[in-house]
Amino acid sequence: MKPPESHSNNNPKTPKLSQEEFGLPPNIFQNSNAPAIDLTDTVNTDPVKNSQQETEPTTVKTPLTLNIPTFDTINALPTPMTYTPLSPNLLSSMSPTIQMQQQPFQQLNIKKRRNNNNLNNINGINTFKSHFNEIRNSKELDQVKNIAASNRVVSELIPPPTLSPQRIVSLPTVNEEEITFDNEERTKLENEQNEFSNEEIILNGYLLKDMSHVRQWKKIKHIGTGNFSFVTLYESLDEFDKYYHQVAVKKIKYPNNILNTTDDTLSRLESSLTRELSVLKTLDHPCVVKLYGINNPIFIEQKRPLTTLLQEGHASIPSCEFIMSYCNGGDLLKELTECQGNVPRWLIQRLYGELVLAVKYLHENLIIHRDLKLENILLRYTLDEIIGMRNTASYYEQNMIELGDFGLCKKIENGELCTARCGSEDYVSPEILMGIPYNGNLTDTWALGVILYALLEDRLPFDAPPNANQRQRNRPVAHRIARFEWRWSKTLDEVGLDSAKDIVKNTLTRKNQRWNIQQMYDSDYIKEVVGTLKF
Ligand SMILES: Nc1ncnc2c1ncn2[C@@H]1O[C@H](COP(=O)(O)OP(=O)(O)OP(=O)(O)O)[C@@H](O)[C@H]1O
Repeated sequence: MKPPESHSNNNPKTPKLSQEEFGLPPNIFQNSNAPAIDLTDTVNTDPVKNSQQETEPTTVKTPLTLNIPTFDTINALPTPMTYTPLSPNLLSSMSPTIQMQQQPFQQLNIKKRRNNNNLNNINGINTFKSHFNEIRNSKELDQVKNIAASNRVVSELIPPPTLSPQRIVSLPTVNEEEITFDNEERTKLENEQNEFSNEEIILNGYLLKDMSHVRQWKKIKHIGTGNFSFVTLYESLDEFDKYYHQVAVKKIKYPNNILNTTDDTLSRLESSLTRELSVLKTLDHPCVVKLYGINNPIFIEQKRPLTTLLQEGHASIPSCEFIMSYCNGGDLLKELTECQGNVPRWLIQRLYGELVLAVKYLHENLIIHRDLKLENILLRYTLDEIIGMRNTASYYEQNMIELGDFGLCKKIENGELCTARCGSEDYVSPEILMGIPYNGNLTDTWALGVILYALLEDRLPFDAPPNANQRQRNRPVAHRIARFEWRWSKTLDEVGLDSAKDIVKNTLTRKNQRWNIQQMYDSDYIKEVVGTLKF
C-alpha cells in the first residue's frame, strides 16, 4: 500500500469566476460573414430569486445582432473562461503537447491541471507500486517535472508569469470587465498563501447540526489550492465522532482590496459564497462532499453576511471557512497523474459509476454543478488503496469518491435555461462556448462525457490528437469542441469497452441528441457497476 501522499502545494491560484451572460468581447464575433442571429435573452427574470439566490442578472442584455463565426478565425473563447494567450506564438510556445512530443516517456496526456499539486507530488512517483508505471531514473523524473511545469492552468484569473497580458474572466453578476494582475500582485498572493501555510491555527467552528456550541480543530496540513480557496486538513480537539474528527477546511480567498473597491466585487463575492453554502447545506448523498459546519454562523444565517458586517461598522470582514468532509485520497486528476494513467478498467467503471450517482442525485434535486472535472472528483482513498480493497466487503459497502467544488452550482427551476457562461475550458460544452442559453443538466452530462473519455484514453478529448501536425496543435481547444472533433485513439481497438464508449458517444454530441443523466444511469456500463454497490 502506498503511504499517504501529501497533497499540499504552495502555488497560488486565483479565483475562477464564472462568466457574465453574453458579455461578448467585441473582437471575438466581429469580422465574420456568418449570418447574424438575435440572442436577446429574457431567461431567469425573477428579481427575488436573482437577488437572493442566483448571481445571474435579471435581464440579459445582448447585442441585437451577433455574428456567429465559423470558429476558424477564433483563437480564444467567446467569453473568456480561462486565460488564453493572445498571441498564437505564445500559445504554441507553451503548448504542453509540443513539449510532450519531445518526451517519449510520457503516457498520461491529461495535462491541463491547475498548477498546484503536480510538482509537489511528483517526487513521490518513485514510490508507486508495481501496477503503476514507475519513474525509473532521474532523467525520466526530470521529464515528468518538465511536463508538469508546462501544464496549462485553466479557469484562472492570474496569468502565469511568462504570459502577459491574458484574457480574464469576470463574475457573473456584472458586465465582463478586464482585470489585470501584475507581478507585484501575484507575489502578494503567493506571500499570502505562504503566510497562511505557516500559520499555527486553531480553528473555532460550528457544526451545522449544533450551531450553539463552538468547537475546535487544529491545523494538520495544507491539502489543496483552488481558484477560490485554500484547503487544509484539520483534526478535532474536542469532538471524537468519526465524521468530524478529520475535516477539510476550505478557506475562501478574498481579493486583496475587497474593502476599497468601488465596484460590486464585495457583493458578487458574497452572493457566490452564500449560494455555494446554501446548496451545500441541503445536500446529503454518500458520493457528494459534505458541509459539516462553518467558522462563523453569520455565513449560514445571513443572506448578505459581508455587507451586514460592514454596515454594522466592522472595519474588516471575517474569513469564511467551510468545514467539510475530508477525502484522504486527494483529487482524481492528481492520482491519475501520479499513476501515469494506468488505471484498471474495473476501477474506472467503479469511480465513474459513483460519479453518475452523484450527478443523478443533484439533477433530481434540481441542482446543476457546472464544473464537473477530474480535479473536482475527490477520492476517499488513494487509487492504490482502493485496488487493495477490491476483494473485501468494504469495497462494496462504502463510497470511494465525493464530488466537490460547488462554487459554480445552481439551483434551477424545472426546464430552466441558464445563461451564465462558466466552467473549465476543456469540459465546457459547445452551447456554452457559443453563448446560447443552455440546459445545465445537459452541459453537466457533456462534462461527464469528457471525464469518461479522459479516464479511458488518458488524454482530454479536445486536445490535439496524437500525431497531429503543428498546425493542428496550434488550433485552440474551443475550435475542436465547437466542431465535436474527438475520436478514439488508445482504446480504438480495445475490446470490452463498447458500453463505456456508448456513453462517451452519446454525451459528446449535440445537445438535442445528448443523453441526460437518467439515460446515462440506465446504460449497461453504469447499471453493471451500480448493481454491485451496497451503500
Ligand atoms: N474535502 C476535501 N478533501 C480533500 N481535498 C480537498 C477537499 N476539498 C478540496 N480539496 C483539494 O483542494 C482542491 C481545491 O478545492 P476546490 O476545488 O473545492 O476549490 P476551488 O477554489 O473551488 O477550486 P476550483 O479551482 O476548482 O474552482 C481540490 O482540487 C482538492 O485537491
